[in-house]
This record gives sequence, C-alpha cells and structure tokens, in this order.
Amino acid sequence: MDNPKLQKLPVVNFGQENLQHGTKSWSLARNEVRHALEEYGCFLAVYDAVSFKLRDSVFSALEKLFDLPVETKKKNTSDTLFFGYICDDRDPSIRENMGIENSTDIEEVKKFSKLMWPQGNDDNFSGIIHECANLLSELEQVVIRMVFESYGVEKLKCDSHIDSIMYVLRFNNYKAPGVDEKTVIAPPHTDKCLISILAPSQVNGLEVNLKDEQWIPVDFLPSSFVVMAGDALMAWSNDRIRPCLHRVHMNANARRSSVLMTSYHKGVVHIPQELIDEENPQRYKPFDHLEYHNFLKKELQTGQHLQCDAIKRYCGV
Ligand SMILES: O=C(O)CCC(=O)C(=O)O
Ligand SMILES: [Fe+2]
Repeated sequence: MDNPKLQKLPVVNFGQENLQHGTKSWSLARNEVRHALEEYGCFLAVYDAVSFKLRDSVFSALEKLFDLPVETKKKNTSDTLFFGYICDDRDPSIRENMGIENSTDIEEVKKFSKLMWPQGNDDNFSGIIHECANLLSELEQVVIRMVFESYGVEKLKCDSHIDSIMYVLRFNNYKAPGVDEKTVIAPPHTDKCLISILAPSQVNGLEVNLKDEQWIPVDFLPSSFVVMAGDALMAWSNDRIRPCLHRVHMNANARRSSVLMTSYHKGVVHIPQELIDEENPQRYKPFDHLEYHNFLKKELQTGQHLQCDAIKRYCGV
C-alpha cells in the first residue's frame, strides 16, 4: 500500500454480547481475532468495560507516579530483566518505564504503592490500578480463549494455560520531544510476552509495522486498546501468529504516557499438538517463558533482543 494512512488496523468489538462464550457473535469475533493476529500481529479492541472515568483516573495516577523523584521510582526493582524501573541514564525523563508483577493481586499492587508512597498518601492508586489490571486481564483471557478455540486446542489445555498466567502491568512515560522534529522515542521492537494490551494517554505516537514493511500510525478509537502478539505467542502458535513489531514515533509538546498489560506463562510453554502436522513441523521446543528474559540479558550487548528472532535462538528447533 503506497499511503500508510489508507491502511487501518482491524477492529474487534468486545462489547457484552461478544464476550458470551458459545454465541454467534463470539464465534465471529473469534474468527476476526485469529485473522488479525495472523495477518497483522495486532488489532484494536473496543472494550468499554474500562470506562472513560477509569481511564482518566489511571492516567492521572500515572502522572503522579512519574512525578516522584527518580530515587523513589528506582525502588521498583525486579529479579527479571525489564520488569522493574528502567530509564535513560542520561536523562530519566526522556523515557521511563516501570511495572507491577502479579498485578491482578491487590496485595502486590498495594506493595508497589507502599514503596512509592511510604506515607500511604497514594490517592487510591492501588484501587484504580488494580481495577484496570483486572479488566485488562479479563480481556486478555477472552482473547486467549478465542485463539485456543480457533485452532481447535483442547479446552482443558486452555484452562490450565490461563491458570498459569502472570500479568505484569507496565507504565511508560515519555518527555515531550517538541513539535519541530518527529523522533523515534521507543525503538522498533516486539514484546516478549504472550499478549500485550496497550492504551496511551491523549498523545498518540504508537506505530506498528505490517507485513508490507509499512509503519502504520495507530489511530485509537474511544474505548479502544491495541492488542499485540508477543514473541511467546508466535512460538506457541508454531509460527502461525506474527508478533507485532512496533515503535513510538512522535512530535508533540505534551508529555505522553501509556499503560500496558502483558501476559507471561509462569512455567513451561508447550507447542500444542493441534498446531503440529506434516506441513507445520514443530518449530519450537517447550520453553520456560520467564527464563527467556534471562536469555535476553546475554543478547543485550548486540541489540538483537529487540527483534522477535531472539525467541528462535532461545528455543527454536
Ligand atoms: O508507549 C507505547 O505506546 C508503546 C510502549 C511499548 O511498546 C512497550 O512498553 O513495550
Ligand atoms: Fe512494546
């Protein structure tokens, strides 16, 4: 396509009726989800379970969070690479991100909040963020059920997969780069999770790379989130699903933030037998998903970790 503006991401509606398992609208949405993930690696999910009021509260809470001193934010540490506070050491405000592991557990969110606001003056940060995490995890589970079902993978395997998911909620903050120059503020990369679900604050800037190598700006609709396939979903699907290569490219006078729910399997991911046949021989060995992040540490020096082929080096057959 010559003009990237003409190309739009598929949109899937996750209104109440599409969320009812076994209905006609579920099956239609399921087909759209699979097609979008195979062809685009992503889609826009219209999901009004997250109200405008909650969205506003989330982004106000993030502003307050990122306004804290860097020393405080650095207390958000993790044993797993990329899960704790990360910033540009030259100037932390260029791009910073931080995250809460097991974010669907209110106690974990409270623990994070206590680190950031030891005096307890968090203005209901925990309540707001936990509500958002729960709603996004519910959307993730619907997407996962649709994906498993569309490939005919046994329901029991899906249930056990969902029981093993860990939800890491991440927050990004970007300084306004100014309007004169459009800057790539987050370099092209694929996410390392199974699925990520993202919404930005008022300021756009997310771009996704489609099959024809065009960078497409994501035009968010009201109540929408972008759902992206990560490296682990490509491996799980035995290469049927493509991971979404994306970047943040912006020129604006306003600061930008984004909230991103990412799903990880806490144990070993097995490629389902249903996705292996003569035409599609098994391309990945069973792999420990969280260990993948440790493997990436070694690839950091070369910058190769940003590309999705790292997972092939990690567990490719
Ligand atoms: O802020 C965004 O829109 C993208 C963030 C992102 O790609 C990430 O955190 O992995
Ligand atoms: Fe990303």
